[in-house]
Amino acid sequence: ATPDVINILDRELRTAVMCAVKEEKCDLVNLFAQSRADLAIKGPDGRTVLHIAAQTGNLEITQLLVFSYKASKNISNFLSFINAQDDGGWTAMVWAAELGHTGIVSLLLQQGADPNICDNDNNTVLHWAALHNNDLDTITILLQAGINCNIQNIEGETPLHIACHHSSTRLCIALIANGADLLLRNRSDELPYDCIPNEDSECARTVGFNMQMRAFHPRDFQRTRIVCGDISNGRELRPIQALRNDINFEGSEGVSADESDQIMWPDFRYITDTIILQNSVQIDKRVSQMRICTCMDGCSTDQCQCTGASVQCWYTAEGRLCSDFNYDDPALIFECNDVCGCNKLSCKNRVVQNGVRIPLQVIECEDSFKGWGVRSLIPVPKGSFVAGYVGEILTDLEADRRMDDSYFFDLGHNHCIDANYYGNVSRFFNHSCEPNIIPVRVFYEHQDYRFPKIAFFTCREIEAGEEICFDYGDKFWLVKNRYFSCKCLTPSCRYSHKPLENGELATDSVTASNVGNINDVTTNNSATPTAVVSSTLVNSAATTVTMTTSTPVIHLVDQTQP
Ligand SMILES: C[S@@+](CC[C@H](N)C(=O)[O-])C[C@H]1O[C@@H](n2cnc3c(N)ncnc32)[C@H](O)[C@@H]1O
Repeated sequence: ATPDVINILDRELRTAVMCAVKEEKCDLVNLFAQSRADLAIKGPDGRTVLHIAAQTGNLEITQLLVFSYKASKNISNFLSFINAQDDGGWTAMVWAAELGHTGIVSLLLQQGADPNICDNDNNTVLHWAALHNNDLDTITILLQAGINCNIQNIEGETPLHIACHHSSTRLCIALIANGADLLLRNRSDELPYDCIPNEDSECARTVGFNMQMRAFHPRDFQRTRIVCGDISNGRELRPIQALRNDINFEGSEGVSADESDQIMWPDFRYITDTIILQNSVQIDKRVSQMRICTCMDGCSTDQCQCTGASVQCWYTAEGRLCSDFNYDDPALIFECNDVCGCNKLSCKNRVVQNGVRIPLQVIECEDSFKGWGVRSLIPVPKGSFVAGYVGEILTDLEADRRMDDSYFFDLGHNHCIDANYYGNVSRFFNHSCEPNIIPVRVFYEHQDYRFPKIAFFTCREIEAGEEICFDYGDKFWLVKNRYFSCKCLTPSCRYSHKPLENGELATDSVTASNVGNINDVTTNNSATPTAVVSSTLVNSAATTVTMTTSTPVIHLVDQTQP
């Protein structure tokens, strides 16, 4: 059979190989795999053959699938395959762990599966293993693989909370011995100890005893506290938690109650697409002005009108930027749109419009001056879409009237995006002189060149837990360096020198001419005597300076601008 025939879906969206895996017909699975059946296709509930094999618990079939896929694909495709998540965000490993199929969990870990991937409720495989396993085998191999046992789910619960709910003394000991934090609170403000049903139980005595021991080493473990379970209010596919470091907790060693209030959670409205509040901003959305395709082949060939507009299709089958994409001078990307004739599910030219897929977390930076930042919870390969920069589209005239320019992103053509009052997770991306993401201009709802979507893609591989940052550019820092220095702490930091003294600031003038391109830095000609020129979120960091001349409005520099 040709690959097209072998991959045909039945009415329930299953392929033949899915049925063979479900029925545990090893010979048939082998035959299909040899005949190049596509093992990565997602069937009912977003599950692949690997999810199904992990559910059934058939180790032989799981091995067969893993090794056939590995032999036919490169490593990054292979990792996407074993880490694929179904509609609930479950990987094959979660299915195996939940059902106690320890051999399969072990195989997947050996083959590089990521145990820290979170599902749609931010549970890791360890949460599920803790919830369902009476024996410790699966949990032991997960702990040996170095799983992070302090990830909090949407309710703020760690695996240790779950073990305490179940009064499982042995599980509590295993988790505590592997660094489980006894002082993380869930959203009901309960410590794991508070979740133990009976305070006279063996479990309560064990956990209580460990808490007493830890009290002598309060700084042994980095603690975080959930400020918000999901900053997107359910708007993103996965919840995005905001966490506070323990460094500024009230009552922490050397921290007074006043200091503990330093960084406020910002008051902004979470949106997933740019909005327009000004009448003067008019986007040309006429379909007659757009390129539209009618492809039947997944939009991966030169025939596609949309990819043609971008010169070529810049996306791989996995939805990443392809290896010849120029990260220093990114191309404009035209994705297929709603009026295209192609099939949205099989179209390879839709990535940014599918939204944020990578599990992200907003975290208070260790240096409180920087405020909040964003990190990824999983390793992210190069070329992956992370998030778009959304907010209010403003004319530069309106931007000049605004006091806080910390969340501006310049679009050129006298417009910018302000994510201060309305924004998404990307409003928290900090600057780094060694960035791991770059902005790319993408079009899909319209093709009005003045208003591209700004989409951030990884320009190198990102490790789990690494902060996600982009380069704000020279023009931002040329002005901001007068008030604060860069805290990116990278070896090649270009802006870490100290800001000038206040006295010098008072007489120093910042104009469009000494900061270069007027598109990147706009001056406010109304002679405002006082300006707040840094993030108003970071109360301690907001710098009020008295200026004798015009107030600069700084836009984060868009390096993709031609
Ligand atoms: C778009 S916001 C980034 C999110 C911000 N940290 C927050 O808490 O909302 C830009 C502001 O963050 C701070 N910031 C970002 N990167 C920084 C860096 N490398 N060094 C110092 N401050 C930084 C500056 O106050 C800057 O004006």
